[in-house]
Amino acid sequence: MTSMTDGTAIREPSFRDSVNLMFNRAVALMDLSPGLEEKIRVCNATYTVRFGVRLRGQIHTFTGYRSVHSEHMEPVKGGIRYAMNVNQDEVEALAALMTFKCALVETPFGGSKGGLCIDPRAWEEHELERITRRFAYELAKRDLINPSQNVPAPDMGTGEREMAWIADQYRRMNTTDINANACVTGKPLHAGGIAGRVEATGRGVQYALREFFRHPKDVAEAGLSGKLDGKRIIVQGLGNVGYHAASFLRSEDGAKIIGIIERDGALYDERGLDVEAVAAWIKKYGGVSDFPDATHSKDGAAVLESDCDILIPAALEGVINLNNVTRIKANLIIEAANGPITAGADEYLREKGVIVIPDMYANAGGVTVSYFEWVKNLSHIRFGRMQRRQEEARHQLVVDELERLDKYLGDAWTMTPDFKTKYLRGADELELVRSGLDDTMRTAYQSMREVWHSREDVTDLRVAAYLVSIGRVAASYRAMGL
Ligand SMILES: NC(=O)c1ccc[n+]([C@@H]2O[C@H](COP(=O)([O-])OP(=O)(O)OC[C@H]3O[C@@H](n4cnc5c(N)ncnc54)[C@H](O)[C@@H]3O)[C@@H](O)[C@H]2O)c1
Repeated sequence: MTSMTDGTAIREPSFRDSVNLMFNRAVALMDLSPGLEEKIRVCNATYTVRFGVRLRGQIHTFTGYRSVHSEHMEPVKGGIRYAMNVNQDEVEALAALMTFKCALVETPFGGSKGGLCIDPRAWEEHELERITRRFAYELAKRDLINPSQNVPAPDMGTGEREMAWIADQYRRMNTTDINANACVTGKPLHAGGIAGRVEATGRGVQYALREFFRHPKDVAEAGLSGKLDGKRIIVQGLGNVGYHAASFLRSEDGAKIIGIIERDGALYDERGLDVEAVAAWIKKYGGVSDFPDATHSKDGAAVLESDCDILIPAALEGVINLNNVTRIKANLIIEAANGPITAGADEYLREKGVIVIPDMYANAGGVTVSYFEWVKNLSHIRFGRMQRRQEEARHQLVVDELERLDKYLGDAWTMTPDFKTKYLRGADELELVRSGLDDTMRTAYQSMREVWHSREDVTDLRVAAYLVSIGRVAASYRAMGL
């Protein structure tokens, strides 16, 4: 590892190369043929599009990408990111991570990712709609948006609103496609979405941490003990993923969010920050500056390096790198963002004994619930409707029995209306989504953990995650025949 002696930043491999280095570390422990190894490593295709939109009296040209990493399963799946620094290397790295993420949580998709070089905050809503529709048109006419080929979702800088525009654009271009709604996930509930998708990635981060803390041996490896209750957490990025993770961990697990890092600086309070109040402040004023009741620091980096039990980077890639990794104090890092730790920094942390819960697992809640949404759209039936009917029938039998018992016991026991309602309720969509997500996060952790603890040559969860997912992708290719 190079050291920084003259104050200049250490140059590191690109995001794509960093993902490749992590991939290489795993395949070195596998018995894959060199040809298959290369097939799984490379990105199948990346489409670059430049399109013009007349806005504010002149034509503006935008550059966008859609990368398809692996089509061992179709459709391929992955978000669309809106940010100024989107580039081919980044979308290819993110598409590769999607391949391995989908394999790890067993959603039947290949990996893809897209991005548009744009600062979404620089445009009005109606302008963003025109830009998004044009981008969607460019991708859809090449089947890079298509329910059976390529299904995007939200990522940094995009959300439900953009997904609704994309779905509508696709529908207009494919008026006879009865499955058109399944061309994109992360749509609003009233435009073909599914309950629980908005918060799914943050919810998945919470479920991942809960599962980690169910294993005292793993918790001890991170130099911690006990449960999530009272753990001191620092979060970088209070956007979709960071906000929901922080909010749930604080309100449902009793964790203390002692630091929040945003674009314009950071907030710190050992007593724990009110996440909802901070989020409301950011919405109103566009940043964390001047938030009352907390120490404000202009230097977000200093808070990232502060002492805490759990660090949750939930913003950008490469934020923990060779320039700052020696100062990172957290013993447990959960990668809510994609690629927040560079390959070099990862090596340093591993040697130091820091436990990293890797991105491909930690933020897989989004794609898991996207899968439920896609299935819901294709089945054309509200998720949970059939199950609810069955549940209701089953519960009705119980209630009938209880009513008989009620009559038999007379004054000795009376069934309250509340009790009866509870039994009759059955499961609704949100409950099904949550339990499906929880089950997925638990199962995927078990599969990584088993590899981590059972093989001498596997020293960390990241390599374990890669071993599980590459093994599954390889099995698909072998079964399919190349
Ligand atoms: N949205 C999803 O469902 C989803 C799913 C899987 C992975 N991810 C990953 O999670 C990460 C965040 O995505 P998101 O959807 O929450 O994006 P988002 O745009 O909703 O939020 C990103 C947040 O990070 C903040 N931010 C930007 N630059 C920053 C900086 N330099 N320092 C501190 N904060 C900064 C932004 O102000 C914003 O609050 C990305 O890596 C993304 O790929 C998102």
